[in-house]
Amino acid sequence: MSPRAGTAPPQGAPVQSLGWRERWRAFRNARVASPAFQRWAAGFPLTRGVARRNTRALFDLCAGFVYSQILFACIRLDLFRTLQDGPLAVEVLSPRLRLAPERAERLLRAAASLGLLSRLPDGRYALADLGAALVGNPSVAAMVEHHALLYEDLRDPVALLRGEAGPTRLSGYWPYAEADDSVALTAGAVAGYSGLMAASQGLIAEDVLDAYGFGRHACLMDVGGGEGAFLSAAARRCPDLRLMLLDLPSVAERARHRFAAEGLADRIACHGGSFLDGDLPRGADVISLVRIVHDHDDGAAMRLLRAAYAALPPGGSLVIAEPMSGTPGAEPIGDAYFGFYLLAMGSGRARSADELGRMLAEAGFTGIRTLRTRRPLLASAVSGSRPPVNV
Ligand SMILES: CC(C)=CCC/C(C)=C/CC/C(C)=C/C=C/C(C)=C/C=C/C=C(C)/C=C/C=C(C)/C=C/C=C(C)/C=C/CC(C)(C)O
Ligand SMILES: C[S@@+](CC[C@H](N)C(=O)[O-])C[C@H]1O[C@@H](n2cnc3c(N)ncnc32)[C@H](O)[C@@H]1O
Repeated sequence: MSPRAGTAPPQGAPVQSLGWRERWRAFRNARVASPAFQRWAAGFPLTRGVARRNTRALFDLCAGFVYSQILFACIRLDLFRTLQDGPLAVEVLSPRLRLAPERAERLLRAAASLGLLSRLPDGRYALADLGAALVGNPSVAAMVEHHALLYEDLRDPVALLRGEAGPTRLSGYWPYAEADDSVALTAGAVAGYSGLMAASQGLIAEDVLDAYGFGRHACLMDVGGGEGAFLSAAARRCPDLRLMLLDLPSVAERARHRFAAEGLADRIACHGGSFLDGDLPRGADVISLVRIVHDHDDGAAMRLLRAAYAALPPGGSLVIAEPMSGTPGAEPIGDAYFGFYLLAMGSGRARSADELGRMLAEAGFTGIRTLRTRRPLLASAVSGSRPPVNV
């Protein structure tokens, strides 16, 4: 058998001496890779805990898709709302789910094992914490449903990584990611993603408003503001703040309808256009970019940050809020989930707070700060300011 690539230096290459850390890592990995060591460690009292946790962690990685599809089935069958009013027995649930009793029980047991439901001592099923949280966040259910597209795109992740997968389902769902002329996108082309974004703002808008005191400013412009869910929340929170929104024309039109329905039409100016073509509208002393920068590759992202800088008056501020790479305790959300989500979408990448800070500095911003958000795994935030003229 030929040696695996990377296990030995190529012939003729200088042999570098390894530091003690590398030697320890090589020794440790060789032990962990050995089935005999694995069996021993699973039985020895001092290593048993780590061995079991690792086995479970690896199994969970193998089974992630199965768990996701069980959640998907629960949502498709409206199981969580069915249990909202109290526990039910399999015999009651089975006809409501239109599943044979044995199949209903199989799903219910699976959902209970995943912490979505609890099986009560009398055999009935009730919502557990995770199922109850889903009832309160219907936009998460919508996210789970739209993952069907993502999973199709991830069918061959290596082809996706190599750029050999062809057009993806997600690039159709987010047509601005690869469109030659995103300004021309029709109402039909933006309706799906725009509705999903508006619904899921409920998960982050209040956290972003808690993280940064927008009330100290005179006018906020939400760039890429979608159909206005973030600005509606800002309007409620800061009654004296003037508000502006910029998004693609057919999305800005949806925002106009929303603001009219909420009685906010006089308070919020909606602009239809592209933030990647030319100047941004003037007049705001704070600009927000909520779930925007990560959609774009580095060149476009820098153009946007420079345009925001130019649109602000001296002393004005910019706030970026989005899920970020390397968020402590949520590393797989930025680097695995959004890393591959954006790959399938066709543009952008998750960046760390430090990297966004460096980009802000390159665009001219100063006083760059990472803001503390309540649930950084859903959105972290970074701010910076255009320096006052006389500094
Ligand atoms: C009551 C007593 C006495 C004790 C209870 C004990 C206790 C404290 C329990 C805690 C209960 C609790 C409050 C739970 C709360 C749970 C919550 C709020 C869960 C929220 C979960 C949110 C999830 C799973 C969000 C998922 C979001 C997703 C998948 C977002 C995807 C976003 C995408 C695809 C965005 C795309 C935009 C683009 C294209 C990248 O720009
Ligand atoms: C991921 S969504 C975020 C929407 C909103 N900020 C939120 O968090 O719910 C990205 C938004 O940027 C808008 N967008 C994309 N490219 C744009 C461009 N070139 N000019 C203006 N808006 C654009 C999209 O229409 C969409 O509303």
